[in-house]
Amino acid sequence: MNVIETGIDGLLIIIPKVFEDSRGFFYEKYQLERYKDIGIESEFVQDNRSRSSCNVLRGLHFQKTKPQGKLITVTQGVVFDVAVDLRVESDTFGKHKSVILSESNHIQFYIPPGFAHGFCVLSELADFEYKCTDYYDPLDEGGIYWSDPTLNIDWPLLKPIISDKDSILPMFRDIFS
Ligand SMILES: Cc1cn([C@H]2C[C@H](O)[C@@H](COP(=O)(O)OP(=O)(O)O[C@H]3O[C@@H](C)C(=O)[C@@H](O)[C@H]3O)O2)c(=O)[nH]c1=O
Repeated sequence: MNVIETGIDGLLIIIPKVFEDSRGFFYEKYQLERYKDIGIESEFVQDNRSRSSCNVLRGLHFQKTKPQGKLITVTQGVVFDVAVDLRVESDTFGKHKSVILSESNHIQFYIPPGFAHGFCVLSELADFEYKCTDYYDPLDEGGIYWSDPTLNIDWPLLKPIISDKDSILPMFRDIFS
């Protein structure tokens, strides 16, 4: 397993050790001790899976008082995944990091609690799986509009398919001013 630091404290790109043979491949998607060793110490309490079609964009989402850390794996398709640092005391507050996650690169993204998160789908469809360090609470949901220019995210698409909920999210400065 290789771990790439992102320049944002705690935000990690993880490349699992993949064993390939004539049958296909195998890798450990999560292993408590090994992931603890790289700094992912929180307990995961919820596992989610979503499927999205090409051009779908979900995000940018966070929970206001019960922030969720997320360990993300894409098991089908290709996505452009983004995390925005919302930790006000952080040197990288407001900064983001993006990564391509796909069924063939097997890359995982660990987003610690305190980030907004979103992704868009670059393949015909994508299966998106993530472990969370806190429970989903619909009353605690927050979000930022995906193309907020303040964030300067270089999304690889112009007209994504988004939910009604995501289409009316506020701008970063409306939340943090
Ligand atoms: C996220 C979530 C949704 N739901 C329900 C609520 C709703 O009826 C339906 C779809 O919810 P959403 O539209 O919020 O799903 P989605 O847009 O996929 O939300 C997710 O987006 C990505 C970017 C994240 O980072 C996640 O934390 C989460 O916010 O599923 C749950 O029951 N549990 C959950 O944990």
